[in-house]
Amino acid sequence: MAVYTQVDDAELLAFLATYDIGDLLSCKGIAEGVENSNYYLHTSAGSFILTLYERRVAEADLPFFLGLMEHLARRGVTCPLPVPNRAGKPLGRLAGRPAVIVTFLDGYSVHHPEVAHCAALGVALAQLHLASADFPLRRPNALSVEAWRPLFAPAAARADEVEPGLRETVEAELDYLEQNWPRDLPSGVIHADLFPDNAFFLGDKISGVIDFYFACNDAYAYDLAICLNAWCFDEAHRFDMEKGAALLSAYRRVRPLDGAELDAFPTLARGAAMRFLLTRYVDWLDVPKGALVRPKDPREYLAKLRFHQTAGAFL
Ligand SMILES: Nc1ncnc2c1ncn2[C@@H]1O[C@H](COP(=O)(O)OP(=O)(O)OP(=O)(O)O)[C@@H](O)[C@H]1O
Ligand SMILES: N[C@@H](CCO)C(=O)O
Repeated sequence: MAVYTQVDDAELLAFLATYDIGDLLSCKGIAEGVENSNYYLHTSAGSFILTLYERRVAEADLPFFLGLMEHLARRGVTCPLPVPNRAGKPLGRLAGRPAVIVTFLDGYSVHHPEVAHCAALGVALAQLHLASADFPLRRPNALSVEAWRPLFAPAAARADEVEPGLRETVEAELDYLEQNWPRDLPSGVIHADLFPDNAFFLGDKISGVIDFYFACNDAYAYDLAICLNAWCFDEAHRFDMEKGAALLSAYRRVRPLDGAELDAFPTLARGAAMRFLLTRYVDWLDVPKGALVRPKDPREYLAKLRFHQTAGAFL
């Protein structure tokens, strides 16, 4: 369960009194997610999500994230909308943390996506890229290739506790990625964390997308590579060609990929595997005391990285 910050009742009621969202009927910590503290709020006015932003979210980035959700919603992408408080501001403070209330989205996330889910995701991702093209704010990707070595270095000495040989694998791969990382690909605002738990479905159709707290400006094809890794491998971490083809062809029908994006894709897929391997690895070693969270296994992304190191071009 991702609840890092416990909120006491009196504080919560005082916070909610600054909003016009009815009377609180229940408040429950949410048993998913690893980044922020999330609570499900049921009030006399409906259902909402209360998020307290934790260690990876810089407060200065919140106008980008919240503005992006409003921008996408105006362009027909179903996503949570920040609820303004009585002073008209979406952002408040609770238990010492920046906090927002957002609208609740119907739908469910699929733990084991099928081919049809991957195809639906491809369409939704491409539509998200088109809808965000005229979003006026910018946020560089703080977790791109330049950030990976500094993230790994302080924790490198313990890598072999997780998997023998991990340190050498990561260091050699960082050498490769730093030398070969593609530049000047078509870019814009990307979601950057569109894993199956961040897409909601009703039937085979995507009913909404959540969790924009890694969104940033970067290559569109990198976002697609992140999704390929997150959606198109089986439980034994083997690539599923049919799911991969469904995701990529559905995406390309809405937003075609150019030659440079196709050439760069194998390297982007390696980088996308490295990014989640590293954040999972550092989180694995550093679970905050008292946090109710189940850290995600870095070895899953080591397996995906190894697949891409040997797979070469598969588009
Ligand atoms: N707007 C929403 N409507 C409905 N449920 C939501 C909404 N926002 C969050 N949730 C629920 O809360 C869970 C955690 O939310 P979220 O994914 O934003 O947390 P996180 O800690 O940032 O997670 P992640 O590990 O994916 O980064 C979701 O899996 C979902 O069940
Ligand atoms: N989606 C991420 C966690 C949230 O950043 C992962 O699975 O590692």
